[in-house]
Amino acid sequence: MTIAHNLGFPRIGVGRELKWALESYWAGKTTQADLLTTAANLRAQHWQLQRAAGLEQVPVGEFSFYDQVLDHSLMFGVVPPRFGESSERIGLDTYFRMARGRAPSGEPAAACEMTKWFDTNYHYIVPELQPDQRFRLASDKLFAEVAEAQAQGFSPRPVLIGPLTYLWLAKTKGGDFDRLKLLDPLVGVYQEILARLNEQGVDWVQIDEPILVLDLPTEWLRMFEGSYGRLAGNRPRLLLTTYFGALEGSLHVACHLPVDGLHVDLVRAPGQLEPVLAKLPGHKVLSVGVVDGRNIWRTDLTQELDRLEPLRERLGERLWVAPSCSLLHVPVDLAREERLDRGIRSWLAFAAQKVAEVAVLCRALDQGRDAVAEVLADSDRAAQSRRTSPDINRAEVRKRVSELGADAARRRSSYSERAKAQRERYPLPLYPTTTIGSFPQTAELRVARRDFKNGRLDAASYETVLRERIAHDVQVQERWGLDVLVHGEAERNDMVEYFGEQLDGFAFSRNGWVQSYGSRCVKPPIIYGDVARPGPMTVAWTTYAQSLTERPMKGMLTGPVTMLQWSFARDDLDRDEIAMQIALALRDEVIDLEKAGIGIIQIDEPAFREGLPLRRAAWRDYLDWATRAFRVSAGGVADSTQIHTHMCYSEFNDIMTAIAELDADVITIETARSDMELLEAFSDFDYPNEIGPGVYDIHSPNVPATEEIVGRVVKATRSIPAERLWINPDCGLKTRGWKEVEASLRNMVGAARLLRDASGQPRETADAERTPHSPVPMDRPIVSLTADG
Ligand SMILES: Nc1nc2c(c(=O)[nH]1)N[C@@H](CNc1ccc(C(=O)N[C@@H](CCC(=O)N[C@@H](CCC(=O)N[C@@H](CCC(=O)O)C(=O)O)C(=O)O)C(=O)O)cc1)CN2
Ligand code: MET
Ligand SMILES: [Zn+2]
Repeated sequence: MTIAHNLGFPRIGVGRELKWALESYWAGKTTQADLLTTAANLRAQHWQLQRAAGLEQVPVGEFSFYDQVLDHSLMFGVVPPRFGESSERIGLDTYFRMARGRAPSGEPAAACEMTKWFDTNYHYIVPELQPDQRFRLASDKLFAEVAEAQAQGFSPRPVLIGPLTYLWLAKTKGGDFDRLKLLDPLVGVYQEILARLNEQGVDWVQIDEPILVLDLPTEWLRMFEGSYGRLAGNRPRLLLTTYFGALEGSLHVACHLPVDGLHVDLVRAPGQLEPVLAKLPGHKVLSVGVVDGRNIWRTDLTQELDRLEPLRERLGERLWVAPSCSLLHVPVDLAREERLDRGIRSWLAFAAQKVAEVAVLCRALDQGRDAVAEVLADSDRAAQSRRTSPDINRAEVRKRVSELGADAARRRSSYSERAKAQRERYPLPLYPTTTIGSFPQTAELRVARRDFKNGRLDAASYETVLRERIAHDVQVQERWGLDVLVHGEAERNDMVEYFGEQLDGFAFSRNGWVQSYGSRCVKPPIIYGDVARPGPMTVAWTTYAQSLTERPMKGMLTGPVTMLQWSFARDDLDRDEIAMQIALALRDEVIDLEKAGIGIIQIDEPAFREGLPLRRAAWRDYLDWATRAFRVSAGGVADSTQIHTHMCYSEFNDIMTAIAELDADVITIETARSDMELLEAFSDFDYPNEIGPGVYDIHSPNVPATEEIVGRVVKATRSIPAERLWINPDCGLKTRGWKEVEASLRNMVGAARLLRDASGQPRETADAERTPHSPVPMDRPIVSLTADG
């Protein structure tokens, strides 16, 4: 029999049950027992679903209350001293304090750092290792979940992150030391874990080592053999899993480790099949990841069987079939999407559908295609309809991209000339203050949006709510003394989804939630066809906001790379081409904003770094097209129009050249958490344009003191001349509460004033006369455009 299996199932729940349970527990509205019950129900439901779909083994232990890497830290007893944890078994509230700084019980403490999981939009909690770090088995969660699955009659396959990947993802605290020195004691805990799973009667354990698809330093690669050698003996069989790319330089090591099977990602890296087959010893299982775990497209089953059948001939029962990676990165169940266009819906598969696809493939391999003829026919029809749909290919979009000249990616003049024109138009003070775009999204606002989308609130009333919100946001910014204002993004559910909803070629689900971090989810739009902009997307909101103030109002858009990166993109067109189509739609929006009198426009690119390929060899190509896409979106405006961009998730050092090549007039970046150290990279590089280093961390509810901000700016002036510095928070404020936002921004503006007084010079000698703006009358309703009910 060909084993159908799965590397991990999304845990948030089809109705985001885990999110609601977590948030209500954190708010003190429900008990820990309530939370545990919800979690157990979700696990049972998900195992049930996977078995019903036809899976033999179900993954266990990938369920998490916040993050699977943090679960491992707890299991290994890796709790930084500031959490004051001394119990033998570490409790759930310590876990939540590590994740988010606070929990219903225990003292608040600085949360652990959070960062992106490989090239995904999922964030994990970074393990913090001390030089004298000790490891011990400090949590029974995994064993309890194994027992729970067994009691319900499932055959559990526990999922572990491997010791080398765990260490690779960790940071050292208290001095820079070689974390590989900690490998030996860490492997000791793995031995203990595997022995216990063995006692529990577990047959197979999945051990994830995704770092094998990175350009791994040899000293890391060399450590695999010894550590896995020590895991031989008293243990269940091991399936070593790799995903998100090709093994390449790690191929030999991955094939020859003393384990019992290897999983490879054939969606991202189909070319590695032959090299793996050539190297893999004849006694090992080969698990092939053929159903895309990173995207929502339905598998073309017939085409897939063409590839799998010869493989089955060659490998017999050594062949296993699975999704390419954990299904954490896709939504739970398509069955909930009654309102999605029927045609488009037939092209999609969410997690529940994907496990069923895996099972069908295995049945066809064992019993022949006839045994699943109907399913195959249905899959053929969907593939055919997707290939030939007239909604997908739009000649005028293709033509515009192909005819794009080199000029489109260039501003008219160099930065220094543009800066002159911009300073004349907007004589801002030294250290101009601004924010990154969003202001708090209150529960009231979200409820209004939900009601509007469900048809319980009419468009006019929804629009009134939004206008009141925008008016409020503008008013408070004036009162607090900010220099360049924003409209606050009240109309947006999300910075990507909102634009997706307004563009042709995008579809959006009702319930396609994917975990981003902890209880926070995103609903990535689906790019299914050529992208075009039927009409302006933000002009009405921005000009309305501008009509309420004499100060400059900054237009606010999400950039082409981030739109692509945070959507489910079509797999029948190259990413550079999709990015360029989006860039052209944004270019038209930027030009329309300019025409409407908006002279400062921000194009956010927080996912620019995240899109960087995992292998260095692919960087150049990516950076070339990603940079060009941004420049095309920004390139259509006059010198006097100031283009801003924003990036959080920095690690800019590797990509400084590309950042400079974006040629934004102003870039606002996240530097607060690294205490401005990042700026040295900009200064070493002689970054030529203006920079707004985030002067405080918006990810924490703590209010920064004025002196703290002054100190950071002074530090920044050592790297960047004051005339080119802006003062702003390090990201948008949508997840924060109003009280802390007011206190923080008042302190920020206060800091800017102190700094100006101390410097004794204005940024511009000219009188700070403001460009007059005539209020724009609102003659057309804005909201009707976005209603989908
Ligand atoms: N796409 C994307 N990726 C990103 C970011 C981002 O902003 N967008 N930021 C970075 C960090 N990631 C983040 C991801 C999600 C959220 C976030 O706040 N998500 C919200 C959902 C946002 C949303 O789409 N809200 C909708 C629907 C809200 C909702 O669930 N409404 C309730 C009712 C209202 C309520 O009780 O809140 C319902 O329908 O039942 C809206 O505003 O319209 C959440 O999980 O809570 C924040 C940061 C990196 N990646
Ligand atoms: N303009 C966006 C905001 O302020 C940028 C967010 S970057 C994740 O929310
Ligand atoms: Zn940001």
